[in-house]
Amino acid sequence: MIQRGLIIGSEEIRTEEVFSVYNKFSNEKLAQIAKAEEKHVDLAVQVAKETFHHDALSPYERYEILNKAALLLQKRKEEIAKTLVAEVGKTIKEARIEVDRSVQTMLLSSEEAKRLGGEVLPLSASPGSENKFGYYVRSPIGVICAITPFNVPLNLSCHKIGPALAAGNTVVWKPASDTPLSAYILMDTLLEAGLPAGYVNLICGSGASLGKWLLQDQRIGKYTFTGSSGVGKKMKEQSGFRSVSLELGNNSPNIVHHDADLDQAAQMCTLRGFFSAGQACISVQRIYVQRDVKDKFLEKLVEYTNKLKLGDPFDEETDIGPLISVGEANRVKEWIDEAVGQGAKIVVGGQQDGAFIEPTILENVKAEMKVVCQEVFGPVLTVIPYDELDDAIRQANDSEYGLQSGIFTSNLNHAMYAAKKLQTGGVIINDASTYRADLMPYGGIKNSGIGREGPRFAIEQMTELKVVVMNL
Ligand SMILES: NC(=O)C1=CN([C@@H]2O[C@H](COP(=O)(O)OP(=O)(O)OC[C@H]3O[C@@H](n4cnc5c(N)ncnc54)[C@H](O)[C@@H]3O)[C@@H](O)[C@H]2O)C=CC1
Ligand SMILES: O=C(O)[C@H](O)CS(=O)(=O)O
Repeated sequence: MIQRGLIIGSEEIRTEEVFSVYNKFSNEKLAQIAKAEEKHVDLAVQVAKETFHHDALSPYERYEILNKAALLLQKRKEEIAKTLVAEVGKTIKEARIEVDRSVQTMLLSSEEAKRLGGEVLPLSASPGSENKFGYYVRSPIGVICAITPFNVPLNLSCHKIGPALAAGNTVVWKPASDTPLSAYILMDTLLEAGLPAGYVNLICGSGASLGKWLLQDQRIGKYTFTGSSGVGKKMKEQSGFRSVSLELGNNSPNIVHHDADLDQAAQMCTLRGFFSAGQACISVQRIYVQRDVKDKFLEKLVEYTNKLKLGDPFDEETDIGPLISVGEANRVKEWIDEAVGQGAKIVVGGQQDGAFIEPTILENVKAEMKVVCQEVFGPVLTVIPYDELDDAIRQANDSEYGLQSGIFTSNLNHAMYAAKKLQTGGVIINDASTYRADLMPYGGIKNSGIGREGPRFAIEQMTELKVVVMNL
């Protein structure tokens, strides 16, 4: 069984208290991980701060390390994918995709390390500044605290650690307690790629306790977080003047207009809606379909859904694995039952078996049902008819969230109209809201968060602009 300590500076520190990590399908115990106390948080921040002040790595060295780390991840793809299957419960097919995407995220970050530039400012064009010459550069912030979630634990961590290092920062990192093994993989990979000790410090343990100590620590210059809106809100409130990037929840709307390729729309909504058993913040959740084509679309949606196979996530044939815990599956099942109690109809699915929830399609839903207005984070699609496009857009926007949305239509004017009117950080046309390429700016408005990820955009938020003015 794996036993790991906290990685602070060059030490792997064992602690008295540990916590266990389980295989999410078989419940077999996989690992025992050291649980950080307040003194460890203090030490991790101290080491990160001291390492930052040494300022040892040049941009090219940062590029080399991140590039090498990407290649090492690629080389170990299968082994890493198996760890993701075990600790998250995602299927082996999904896990391989996550490793491929992590490689891309690290490569993109490495490239950005070479592009950290600035701009000459045309100061002489300002009256009274004829003798001035100026420019700005981007400087690292210092110590960045990364707090990462369980659902895409490797790639979403790469999206924080990669840009933070590329920009010249140091990091204190707290991964989700359900899935720390992929964090150790990334940590070991970075060290093997030549990252000197102290640049990334990995501390594990309870989110609430570590979160409290990390937020109190004024030596931390920035927080970058992916997770629930509740925790994100706390971080925003407690970080004061320090910067936060928050990638939070969503209840992604997708519009299927009458002129769409219905087969493509149904296939994409099924594939992307049930990917990772719906545990993605851009997972398809609300499908607004024009009334004239609702029955035909629903028929196709059911047809694709019925082809999905639930089961052992290690099995190459499996499409849907368990949720992260039985507790989460209980919650999703309660939400389904509550909706049914309030008049919703189960078109397909709806049953629970331990941590598994059948891929579920609901209709006759109402805007105030949890399965519509909150983030399900499970394999549940709701299908809602509409008459006019404006009405679909109004309902799509009627949400506290605003991360990504999708629209299926063959009419360019409809597509562009929706792209303008949908209140989300990203609008995906003729694919589902769940589409994400790791290089694009990714993030939400409203309660879906603050800031954008995608290495180029994350780096903008992990650096400060410094203006230099010369009086000539
Ligand atoms: N946007 C997304 O990708 C994600 C959304 N969620 C949403 O959140 C729900 C709950 O999932 P959880 O994993 O429990 O999310 P969470 O927000 O509790 O956990 C995310 C990370 O924050 C840490 N954390 C927990 N409490 C904290 C605190 N007080 N201060 C600082 N860090 C803290 C956790 O240990 C973990 O590393 C999901 O059902 C889903 O709706 C969860 C994970 C990812
Ligand atoms: O937060 C999430 O759930 C992810 O950003 C979705 S993705 O990046 O894995 O597509």
